[in-house]
Amino acid sequence: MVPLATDSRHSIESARRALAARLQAAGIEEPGLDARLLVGAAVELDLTAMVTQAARRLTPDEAARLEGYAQRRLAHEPVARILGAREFWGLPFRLSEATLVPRPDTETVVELALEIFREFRVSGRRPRIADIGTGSGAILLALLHEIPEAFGVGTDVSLTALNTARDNAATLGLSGRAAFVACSYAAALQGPFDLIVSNPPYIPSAEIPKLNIEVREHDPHLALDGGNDGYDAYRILIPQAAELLAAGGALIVEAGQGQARNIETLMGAAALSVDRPAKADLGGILRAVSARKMPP
Ligand SMILES: C[S@@+](CC[C@H](N)C(=O)[O-])C[C@H]1O[C@@H](n2cnc3c(N)ncnc32)[C@H](O)[C@@H]1O
Repeated sequence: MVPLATDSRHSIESARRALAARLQAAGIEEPGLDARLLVGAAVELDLTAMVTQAARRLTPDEAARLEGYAQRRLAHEPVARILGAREFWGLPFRLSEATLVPRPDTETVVELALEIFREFRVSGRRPRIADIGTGSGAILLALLHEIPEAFGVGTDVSLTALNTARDNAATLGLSGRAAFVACSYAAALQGPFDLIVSNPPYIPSAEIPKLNIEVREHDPHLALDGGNDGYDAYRILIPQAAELLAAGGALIVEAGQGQARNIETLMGAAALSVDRPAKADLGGILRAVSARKMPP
């Protein structure tokens, strides 16, 4: 019998071990990591303090809070949803029910955008960045954090997501350089932009019921559904971006597995120049695809 993780006679360390065993027995993918994060949140200690206070006993309140978290994780709610927060690009992001949990793979889009940005110089004005379908603001705010002279705008059709992104900008001290606009893709934006980035919904509709439960039941459908073949968003936003880019500016988008080549074709059809190979994520999937608007 797996011991209850959340008995208040547990120390922090034994609660962590017991919860990890319980999650493992239930087939949760990363039981050790999840147990550490949930215990840390329940006792409100960071990793270092958890180690130095490993032998301290849980209070009854902490034990009850931890049991609540445990039940939710055992029902396959992702840790980021339980905690309402997730780190992206080393920065803290709050989440809401309308925002996708930002994924480590999406950091590939930020990396490629920075590589491209560092190759060109914007003279006579502030560099301008647009993030289409900004969600929590993850990509835009990571870029503004890295490019202190830039101004950026994020769009979304979800007002709740835009409020979350705005709150994240404030927490990160970026409100003065970030604006958030409700519109479909880039419809309300006026150029020129030096970088346009997007991680749009790209899952083919029929694939959504086959995604794992953590994603299909906890990420917003609007953030996932890319239409019949997964390319609906790209077909709209790539031509919009081609209009809005400054000469020499770049569009960088996230691609789902196996989508990079078709996205490059759409970029070429919008008169953008695909002048560098797509960038792979840590799993080897071509994840970030870019194209430039060539000067006339
Ligand atoms: C895959 S999520 C990406 C969120 C965030 N950029 C990230 O990488 O974590 C796609 C986002 O596009 C938004 N979205 C869906 N349809 C849209 C549309 N027609 N116009 C603008 N945004 C849209 C969703 O609300 C969601 O926030």
